[in-house]
Amino acid sequence: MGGRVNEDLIKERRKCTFDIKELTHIIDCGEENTIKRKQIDNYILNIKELWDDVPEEYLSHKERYENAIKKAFIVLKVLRQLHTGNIQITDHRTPTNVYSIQDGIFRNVNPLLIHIGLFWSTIAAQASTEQQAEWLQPDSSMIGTYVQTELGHGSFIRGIETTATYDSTTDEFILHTPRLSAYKWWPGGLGNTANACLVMAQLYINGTCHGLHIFLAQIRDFDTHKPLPGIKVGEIGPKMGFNTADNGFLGFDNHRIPRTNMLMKNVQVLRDGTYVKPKHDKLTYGSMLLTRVTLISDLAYQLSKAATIAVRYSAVRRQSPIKSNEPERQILDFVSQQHKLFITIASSHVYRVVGLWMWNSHKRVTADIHEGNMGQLPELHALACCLKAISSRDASALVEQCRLACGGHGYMMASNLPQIYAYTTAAVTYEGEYTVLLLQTARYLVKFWRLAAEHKPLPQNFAYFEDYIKKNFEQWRNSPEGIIEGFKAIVAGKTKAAYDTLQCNLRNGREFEEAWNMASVQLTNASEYSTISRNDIEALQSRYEELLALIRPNAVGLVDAFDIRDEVLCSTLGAYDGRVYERMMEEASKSPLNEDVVNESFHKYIRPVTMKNKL
Ligand SMILES: CCCCCCCC/C=C\CCCCCC(=O)SCCNC(=O)CCNC(=O)[C@H](O)C(C)(C)COP(=O)(O)OP(=O)(O)OC[C@H]1O[C@@H](n2cnc3c(N)ncnc32)[C@H](O)[C@@H]1OP(=O)(O)O
Ligand SMILES: Cc1cc2nc3c(=O)[nH]c(=O)nc-3n(C[C@H](O)[C@H](O)[C@H](O)COP(=O)(O)OP(=O)(O)OC[C@H]3O[C@@H](n4cnc5c(N)ncnc54)[C@H](O)[C@@H]3O)c2cc1C
Repeated sequence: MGGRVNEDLIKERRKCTFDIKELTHIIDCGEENTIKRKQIDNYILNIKELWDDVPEEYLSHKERYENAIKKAFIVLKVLRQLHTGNIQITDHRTPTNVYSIQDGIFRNVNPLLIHIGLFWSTIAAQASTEQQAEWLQPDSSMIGTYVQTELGHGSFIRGIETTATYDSTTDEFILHTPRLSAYKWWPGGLGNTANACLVMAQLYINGTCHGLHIFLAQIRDFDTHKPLPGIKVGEIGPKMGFNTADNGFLGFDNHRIPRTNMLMKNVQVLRDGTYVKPKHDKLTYGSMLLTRVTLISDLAYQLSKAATIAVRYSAVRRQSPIKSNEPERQILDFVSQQHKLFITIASSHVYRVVGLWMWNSHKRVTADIHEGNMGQLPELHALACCLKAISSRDASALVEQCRLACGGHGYMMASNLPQIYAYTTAAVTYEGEYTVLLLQTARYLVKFWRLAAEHKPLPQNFAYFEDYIKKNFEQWRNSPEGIIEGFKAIVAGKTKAAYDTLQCNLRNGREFEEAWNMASVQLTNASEYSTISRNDIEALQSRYEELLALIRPNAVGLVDAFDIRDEVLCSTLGAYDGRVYERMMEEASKSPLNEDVVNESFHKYIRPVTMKNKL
C-alpha cells in the first residue's frame, strides 16, 4: 500500500531522543547481525509464491494446511540453500534467524517446525556418531517429528505407556501401543506431513523395564506416503491456534524397527541385549531442556511484535480530549494506556536478555556434559523450567493486554493480535505445563533450603538463604541493587514458608509425596515476604509514573527499534506507515461476504420471511 506516513507517527519519530538504529544493533547483538538478518528477510520475503491472494482466515482447515505445506517446502529449500552457502541461520543469540521471518510467511505455524526445530536437533544431540552420519544427510528423505505425549500422559512422562521391547532373535525393537490412552497425541507435523518420528517409549529387555528411551521409527512409505503396516496415524483436528501444524495421533501395532534405531549416544542396548546405562538419568529429556531455553527468546520476540502493533496504533488512534476544550488526544497520551504498553516493551527486553543468557549457559553446560561433567545440569534444568513457565505466562498475559489496549480493532483477525495470543498462550502448556515446571524449580529450591535450615554449607548462589535466616537483609532500597535484594528476600521467604508447611505435613504423618502435594500452592505462588514497606510502595509507584512520562516521547522509537517488517507483523493496526483505517477498509474488502452485492442467502432464507406478509 502506497501513500504518506501518518502525521502523528511522523511527529512521534521526530520526538525520539535516542538513535533507533543503535538500539536495533544492540537487540541483534551487533550491527553485522542486523545486516545479516535484513539480507535473509529480503531474500525470503521476495519469494512471490510465499504470499497469499486470499487471507488465510477465509480458507478451510484443509486448505490452510495445504497452503502452509506448500510454503513450508519452499522455505525448507531456502534453508538448505542458505546452509549450503554457510549462512548460520539457527543462532538463537538473536532473532536473526529464519524462524522470525516464518511468522510472516505462515501467519501461523510452519508444519515443519518440529522437523526443523526438534527432530534434527534431537538426533544431533542424542544419536551416536555413526547414527548421525547415517541420518543427518542433507538430502535425507525423512520428514520427522518428536513424538512423546500420549492421550493419557503429557506432564507425567514416566507414565508413558508405549513400549519398545527388544527381540534379540531378530535384533529388533517392537514398538507397541497397548491401549487407547497410549496413543501418541499432539506432535506437530505428525498428522499428514511426517514420514518418520522420534518416539519416546518404555524400553523392555527380557521383561525388565529400563524406563523412557528415544527411538527413530519410519511411519510412512517414503515414496507413496502411505502409512506403513502396523501404523495408525492421523490429524487431531482444529485447535485454538497452531492450525497449520497438523498435530497428530499415532498408534503402533507391534511395529518392528532395527535395534540400531534407538538413539545411542548416551545409552546403549548391545546385540545380546546388554543394557549400558547413561551417565545421567535425565539426558533423554535433553530436547525438552533445549526447547525450553529456546522458547524464552521466541516469547520475547512475540512480545516485541505485540508491542509494536499496539504502540503504533495507540500513536495513531485519537479518542476523547483530556481537557474538554482540547482536541481529541492520541490514546498513547493516557497514562493508563502507557502502563499497559510500556511494560510489554520492557518485558520483551528482559526476556530477550535472559533468553540469550540461558542460551549461552546451555551451550556451556552441554560442553561440560560432553566432557562427562553433569554438575551444572540440575541448576540449568531448574532455571529453564522456571523461566519457560514465567516467560510464557507473562507473554500471553501481555499480548492479551496489548490486544485489549487496541479496543475493538484489536479483536479483528487482521490486527494479528488474536493469532499472536493463540500462539503465545500455547507455550504455557506445551514443552512442560506451567505449574508442573514451577514445581520442578520448587523442588530444587527446597533442597537448598533444607541445607540452609540444617546449617549445612551452601553454594554461593544460595548464600542469600543463610542471610535470610540470619535476618541479614537490609531495609528496602529503591535502586536496582535494592530490587535484587528484595527479590532474594521474596524467594527465601517463599521457600521457607513452603518448606515449613512441608515439614509440618510430614510431622503430621503424611508421606513425602502427599505432603508435597498439600504444599504445592505455596510452592508455586508468590507470597508476601518482602522487606518492602507501605511507604516504599508509594515511592515506587510515583517513580514508576515518572518513568512512564520519560518513556512516552520515545515509545514509537522503542518499537521501531525492534525493526519488524510489515510483512512479518501482518497487522492492519501496526504497520510502519500507520495508515490504520485505510488498511482496515482494504482488508474488509477481501471478505468473501463482500463479493456479491446481495448474498444468495437473502433469496433463500431472509426474503421469504421479511416479505411474507407483502406477497
Ligand atoms: C530449535 C528451534 C525452535 C525455535 C522455535 C521455538 C518455538 C517453538 C514453537 C513450538 C514448538 C512446540 C513444541 C512442543 C513440543 C512438546 O510439547 S514435546 C512434549 C513436552 N513434554 C513435556 O515437557 C513434559 C513435561 N514433563 C517432564 O518434563 C517430566 O515429566 C518432569 C520433569 C515434570 C518430571 O519428570 P520425572 O522423570 O518424573 O522426574 P522427577 O521424579 O520429577 O525428577 C527426577 C529428577 O530429574 C530431574 N530432571 C527432570 N527433568 C530434567 C531435565 N530435563 N534435565 C535435567 N534434570 C531433569 C529433576 O530435577 C529431579 O532431580 P532430583 O531428583 O535431583 O531432584
Ligand atoms: C500446541 C501444542 C503443541 C504440542 N506439540 C507437541 C509435540 O510436538 N510433541 C509432543 O510430544 N507433545 C506436544 N504437545 C503436548 C504438550 O507437551 C502437553 O500437552 C503438555 O506437556 C501438558 O501435558 P498435558 O496435556 O498432559 O497436561 P496435564 O498434565 O493433563 O495438565 C492438566 C492440569 O493438571 C495439572 N497437573 C498435572 N500434573 C500435575 C502435578 N504433578 N502437580 C500439580 N498439577 C499438575 C496441570 O498444572 C494442569 O493444570 C503439544 C501441546 C500443544 C498444546
